[in-house]
Amino acid sequence: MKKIDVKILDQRLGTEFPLPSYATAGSAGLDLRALSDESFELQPGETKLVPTGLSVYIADPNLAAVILPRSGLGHKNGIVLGNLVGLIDSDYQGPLMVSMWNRGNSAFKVEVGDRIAQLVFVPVVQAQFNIVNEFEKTDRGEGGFGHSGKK
Ligand SMILES: O=c1ccn([C@H]2C[C@H](O)[C@@H](COP(=O)(O)OP(=O)(O)OP(=O)(O)O)O2)c(=O)[nH]1
Ligand SMILES: [Mg+2]
Repeated sequence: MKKIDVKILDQRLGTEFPLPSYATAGSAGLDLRALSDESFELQPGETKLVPTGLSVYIADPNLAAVILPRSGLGHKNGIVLGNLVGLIDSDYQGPLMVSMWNRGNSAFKVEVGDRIAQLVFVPVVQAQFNIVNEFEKTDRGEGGFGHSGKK
């Protein structure tokens, strides 16, 4: 497993609430908790930036992390992310924040320490543009956006 430097910014993390960890051997995501000062209610349509109580410094430019919704919250409660997906750059050292969005029709209560989203580390390839006039031909060519139909 890759070692990533983490700063604990809220002392309730690691004491009152466990640090993010993989729930099972095959888990891809680490659940992030709401380390807000107090519990709150997210009204339908509302977004709120919620601290997770930690910062990570990925350091390796060939890695990044993404913050994704938890499927249960997203599907059952309409609780997803205001930015749809959060992207954490390898050189970011600030507090890890979750933009919570209630896209549902009812208010949603968040208690301090609740697991609100998940963090997934992903490999990254940084590309350098090579300017050309013509691409090498492919079967698809410029076809896209459903041009091959449904069936
Ligand atoms: O859900 C998120 C998304 C981003 N970030 C942090 C880490 C990321 O590296 C930084 C910048 O994110 P991004 O580049 O997506 O936002 P931006 O609007 O382009 O801001 P900037 O001008 O700071 O790059 O904000 C979070 O803490 N949570
Ligand atoms: Mg940016």
